[in-house]
Amino acid sequence: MGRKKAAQDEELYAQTAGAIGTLAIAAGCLAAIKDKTGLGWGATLALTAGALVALGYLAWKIRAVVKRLLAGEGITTGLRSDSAPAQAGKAGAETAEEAADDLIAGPARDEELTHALVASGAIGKDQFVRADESVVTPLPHGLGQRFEFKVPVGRTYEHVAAKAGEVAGALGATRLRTQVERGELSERDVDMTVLAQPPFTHAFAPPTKEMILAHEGIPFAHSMTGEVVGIDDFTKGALFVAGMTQTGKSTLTIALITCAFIAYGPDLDVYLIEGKPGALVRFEKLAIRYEASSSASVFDSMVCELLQKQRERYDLDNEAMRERKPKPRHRQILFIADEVADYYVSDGSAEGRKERARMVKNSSELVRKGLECGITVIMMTQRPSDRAVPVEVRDQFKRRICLYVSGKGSAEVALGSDYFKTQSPIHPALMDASIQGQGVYFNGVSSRLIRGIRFPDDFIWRVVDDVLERRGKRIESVPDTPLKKAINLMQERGIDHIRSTELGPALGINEPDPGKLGKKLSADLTVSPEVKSWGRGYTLDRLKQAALTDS
Ligand SMILES: Nc1ncnc2c1ncn2[C@@H]1O[C@H](COP(=O)(O)OP(=O)(O)OP(=O)(O)O)[C@@H](O)[C@H]1O
Repeated sequence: MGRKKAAQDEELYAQTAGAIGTLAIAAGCLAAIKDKTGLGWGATLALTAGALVALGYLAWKIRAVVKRLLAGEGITTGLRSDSAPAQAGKAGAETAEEAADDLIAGPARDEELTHALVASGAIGKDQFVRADESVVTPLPHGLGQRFEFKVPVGRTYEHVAAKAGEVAGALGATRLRTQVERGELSERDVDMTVLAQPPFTHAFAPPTKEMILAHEGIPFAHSMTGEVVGIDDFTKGALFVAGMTQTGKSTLTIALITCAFIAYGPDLDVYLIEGKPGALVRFEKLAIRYEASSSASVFDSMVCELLQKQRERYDLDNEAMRERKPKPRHRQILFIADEVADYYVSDGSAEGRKERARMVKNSSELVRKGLECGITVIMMTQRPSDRAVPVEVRDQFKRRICLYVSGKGSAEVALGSDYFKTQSPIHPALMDASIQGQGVYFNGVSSRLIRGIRFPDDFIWRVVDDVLERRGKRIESVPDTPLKKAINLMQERGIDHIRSTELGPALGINEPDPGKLGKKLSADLTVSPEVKSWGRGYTLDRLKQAALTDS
């Protein structure tokens, strides 16, 4: 307080001293003029005042002439005789005059955005958004507004994204209703969407087959403005889907598989595992392997089968490299495991812990390295707690989806421990739990709010039937190999499985030792046998899959 008073007193002294100084100079000037002109005090005062007014008028006149020249008035008034062009000339002169005013006063500001960005700290107090660099467009169906604008030099869209919550608040919206992205032209361009209502208040219609085929990636969700959102490329990242029970994990994953079959047709191989027959059973007929089991050993056997495939593909790639041939194209494989937490449970014994550690290592390797040779893993869990799914496995996922979870800890398990330090994070607990399928999609860099697509069952069945039919046609065109002969034989007999000891002789392998026969048969078919309740042998589905894989 004392310091403030002292500063005020000091300022008063300074101003008084300044005023006395100015008066002294003015008196000196007047005395000098009086001396030079030899006039009296009254006449000197009147002469000086008159001269100052004349100078002021001259300055104003020069400014007006400059403005007229900039407005092009001299040309329009001098040459136009008809009234309409003269009017147009006048209007033009006025707008140009405004422009000239702008040149003097600076460009107009977008007051609403400037206020929101300054208040939120996204731009500095002395900065502003230019009105001619901002466009506000209403979204269709009254969904809200889209703001496209440039932030001042020295700022980027990231400054706005980092303050998304504060900007939303300043605009009278919520963080959940606001999405900030980089605009197309430069880092200074911001593309911001602000919804009028909470997101996904109304359901969006699922995309048609044509829309899915036209999409650049593999769709699985809608954005908050109703656009289709997808994974751009399966080879770029495995996907981890977490959320509490009944939040929509399976619905979203089914949408992804459906769209993947639409995009890849018969060229997609899926391996599916879920605790009990549930959502994934819809694709059992299309799957190379479908398991309804919560047993860790079944999960492990699938992981090992895929690791084996991964090694084979690596060998093929290396061989091609050695022979200076292009890298072979591998069929895309999707491995989807529901409620993976069940498969990492250990009984606590030394043996159990060792077994779990082996599985963690194997599955982490599959998630990490599979991508390079066309194997993409999708894991789902309804238990996003630190211990349920091992962190070594979780850390391998670049893409994550978190549906509704109630706490920050669960969100960090689902989206990564550094998620809340990323640019513009969205807290999944803020989502409306009653809107199922709603989630945060984090691609490793930025997050966006999405809602999984829910396809009607008849649409999914049509996709499944279409792929089955196309596969059938593909198998018909397969060359006459032992594999094709085995398929034909089973189809002619109307059977869906056959024991090795029966199939071998039917294909001309006359070997009395069952072990040797089995080996020769599997080498000829290029498929290993399965052990089922009816014995050791082959199912028709497995052989058909193998024929497709080879084709
Ligand atoms: N996008 C959506 N639109 C409308 N309803 C949805 C959506 N997603 C999910 N649902 C509905 O929510 C319910 C739960 O969905 P789903 O079975 O996919 O959840 P989940 O998380 O897999 O459940 P759980 O963990 O118990 O297996 C279902 O009735 C489903 O139809």
